[in-house]
Amino acid sequence: MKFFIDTADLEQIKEANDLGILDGVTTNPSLMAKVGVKGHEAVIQHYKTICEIVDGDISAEVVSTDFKGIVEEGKKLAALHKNIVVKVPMIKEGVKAIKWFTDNGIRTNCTLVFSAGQAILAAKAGAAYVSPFIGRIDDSGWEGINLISQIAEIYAVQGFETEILAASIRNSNHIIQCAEAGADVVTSPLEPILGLLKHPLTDIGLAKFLEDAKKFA
Ligand SMILES: O=P(O)(O)OC[C@H]1O[C@](O)(CO)[C@@H](O)[C@@H]1O
Repeated sequence: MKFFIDTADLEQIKEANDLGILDGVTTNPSLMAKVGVKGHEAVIQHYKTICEIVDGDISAEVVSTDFKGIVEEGKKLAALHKNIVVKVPMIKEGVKAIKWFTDNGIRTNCTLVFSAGQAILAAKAGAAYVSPFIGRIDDSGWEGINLISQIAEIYAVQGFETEILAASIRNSNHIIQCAEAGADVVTSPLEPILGLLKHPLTDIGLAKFLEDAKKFA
């Protein structure tokens, strides 16, 4: 399973990258706004900076909602760097645009996916990644992880090559559940990734080993 970090915060991106386990980055307009990136030029520059930090797929989201606008915007984003994956919303115009990008050699990440039917359409259009939002499904009172399992089963049965990019991760357990359920990629904020490191018995065990090591130092 690949690990992407889900943030536009450059310090957090560097910290995750330094761990040596990072395969890519996802952002969205909300995450850009959160770190104070404002205006088209600043957003473009931010994507370029992220591409310089991480050698992996970087999702860059379009904000147009009509076919022509999505294609024009996506072409410009894809031209920024070979690792840019154009992130397109799961709407009718988005599906048409994903097919156009597929036919023209531009990789896409179909975002805002909340059902198996949407995931089938994204795969049919040739998306490189599909992004089911498991945390937001949990927030609405359903089990988000079940969607990952369902999509994984459908893609395996049908032989779809689209990678399942589990998004909207809220905690470390989500990451473990995604791995079990067959997600190809998990995109997570830094904290749940670092949370995977932690276990009280590791801390207790290390303290004891270090204490005993002093006896023969
Ligand atoms: O529900 P949240 O935490 O806002 O997450 C939304 C998700 O949407 C995405 O844009 C999908 O890639 C991610 O950046 C994020 O994981």
